[in-house]
Amino acid sequence: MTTTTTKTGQPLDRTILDSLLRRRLFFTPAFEIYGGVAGLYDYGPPGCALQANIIDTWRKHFVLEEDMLEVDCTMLTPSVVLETSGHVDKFADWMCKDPKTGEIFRADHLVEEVLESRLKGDKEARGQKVEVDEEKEAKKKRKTKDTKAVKLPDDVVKEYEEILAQIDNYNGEELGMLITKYEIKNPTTGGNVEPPVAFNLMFQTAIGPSSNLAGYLRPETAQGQFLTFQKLLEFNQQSMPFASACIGKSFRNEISPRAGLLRVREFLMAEIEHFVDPEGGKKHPRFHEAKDVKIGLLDRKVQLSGRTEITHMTIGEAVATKTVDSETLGYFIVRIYLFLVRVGADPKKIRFRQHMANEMAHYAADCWDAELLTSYGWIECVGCADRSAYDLTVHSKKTGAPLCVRETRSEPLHIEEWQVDLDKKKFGPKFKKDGKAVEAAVQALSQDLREKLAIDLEKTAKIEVDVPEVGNGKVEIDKTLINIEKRTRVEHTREYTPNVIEPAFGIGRILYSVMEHVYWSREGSEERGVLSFPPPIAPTKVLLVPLSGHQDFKPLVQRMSLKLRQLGISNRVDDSSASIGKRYSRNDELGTPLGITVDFQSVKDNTYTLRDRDSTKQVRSDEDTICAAIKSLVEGQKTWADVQKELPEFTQQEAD
Ligand SMILES: Nc1ncnc2c1ncn2[C@@H]1O[C@H](COP(=O)(O)OP(=O)(O)OP(=O)(O)O)[C@@H](O)[C@H]1O
Repeated sequence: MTTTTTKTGQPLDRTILDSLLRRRLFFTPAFEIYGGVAGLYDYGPPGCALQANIIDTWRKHFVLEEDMLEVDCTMLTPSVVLETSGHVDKFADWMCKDPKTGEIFRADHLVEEVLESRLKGDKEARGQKVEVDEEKEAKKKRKTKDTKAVKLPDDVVKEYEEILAQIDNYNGEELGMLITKYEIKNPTTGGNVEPPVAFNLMFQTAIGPSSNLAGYLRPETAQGQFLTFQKLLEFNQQSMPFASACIGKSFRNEISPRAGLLRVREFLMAEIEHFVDPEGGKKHPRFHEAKDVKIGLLDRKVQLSGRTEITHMTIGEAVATKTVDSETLGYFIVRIYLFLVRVGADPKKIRFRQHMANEMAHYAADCWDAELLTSYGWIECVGCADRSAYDLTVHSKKTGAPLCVRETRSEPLHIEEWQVDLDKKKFGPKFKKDGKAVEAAVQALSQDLREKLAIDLEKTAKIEVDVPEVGNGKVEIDKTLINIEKRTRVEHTREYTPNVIEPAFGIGRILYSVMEHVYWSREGSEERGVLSFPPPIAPTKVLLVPLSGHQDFKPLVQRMSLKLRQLGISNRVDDSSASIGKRYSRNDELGTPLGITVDFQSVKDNTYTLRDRDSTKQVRSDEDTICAAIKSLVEGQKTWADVQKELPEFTQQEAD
């Protein structure tokens, strides 16, 4: 377990947080009474509300703010689509099997786990402080040489650190070599594992009763968006650049689901496909708004040298120095950062890590992951990739559908080029059945070849052209059939396939990481956990507590609850007999940011106290003023500090 600290500087105790989250039904293993299935979870009421609020913020922050075109594409995808996109062949992880026990490991995770535990053993042997993953060790009860305190030679420590810094960069063969070289075994039994083999992560199915149409549950929402590109371009009145967005479930048959919500087999994604003209350096019209925002970056060069330190720089600087490939990519890195902060991520625990060459899809131009620091280490929560023109090109080639942009040029383009004229009347009778193949070969000649052949034609009155489909693969064409000369062509329209910048958000990973970031416990008591969600994100916004069970409080509580509901503000009444303090601390665990106390003064003059979860400070005012303050807090227009400045403070002495 990585040691992270809460906002009060205490080390985060994941065991306590996890038990809080399950007790309060944020999420729970699915099918639990049947023994559960690894990597499948259900969300309970606070988890659902939290997810809905994160999605709502995402829509406002991206779809609304950036004027994106939202689509809702199907999850069930015919095989041919994913064959064309390359997923059927390449969407795989490397796994290895212990032939004796039948256990399956994800190869990179196995290497990582064993090398990390050897490094831990080395630290122990050197008498250095070690972060102990108690939970993991208790659960697995592993007693192999890898977890023992064994001092390693200094150069081996360096090698291990270098490997771990770029663990995502290895392919199957390289992982196999590492497993052999460093004698990596099954950590539980010490048995040998077989060399890594590729395992496709998609869930296959058949569509329709005759099972003729092979299909898959989609592993990402992106493909549906690419296939609707032309219709969206039309909807957008042919105007570029524009972005589509899609929120929906994706499915991946992960080899070893682990770490709770962080690696699951069914998860909610929110993806953006921003279509941009590849010419002109992929500029973004709003880059000036983002350029001064400082971001923590871990670039490829640093990782390749085996280091992990983060460099903080403005995105303007990162793009100018080509650390980040383009303005558009840089703009989205900033927008992603601001979104993560808005939903409650701690800015000190956010970094953007650049993919290494092997880690990126072969067509990608550049890729940065937004990673959040959690007790499981740095976790990729958002991938932001420049997918170039790959997807639109392959789908267009396969289907013949024109997935491209046609623009009228403001100024016609004059292009000097070598043009070929064929005398069709003579061409047909001369080449007969081979005519089409010869013509296609001639038309496909490059400009350089055309220039060379024009000279040959001038000199020898004939040329020789390669036509693989015909006879010996060469065809002679004489001057009476062909003419090649340089002319000027005027082009009034331009046709291009847009490039795609894709920010892809895993909502479950963000939700869990944010819960770690906002969790802390009140001083003096380990038990009193608090989830300090920002008010717009919190599952329930207001707790209503009558001072006691006195009959006079009931109508006021009911009226206040109705009024808040009418304002669209979720609230819960706690009229149990527990003390006010207990009732508030129960709701601290649910992350409820505000509390209203109804007391005898309320009965007299219709005033109420409003309490802030984090500071426990209170203000007092009349019903309408309190409701207006709550509205502005939950909509994120005001902070508690603003409210405190505007309304009179209420202290405990006054209550007594
Ligand atoms: N198994 C999973 N469980 C939960 N979220 C996931 C899972 N796989 C991917 N995601 C989320 O979807 C986002 C985009 O997916 P992407 O394909 O870039 O992930 P990835 O690089 O395959 O992730 P990883 O390397 O961790 O498997 C990720 O940033 C992550 O937040």
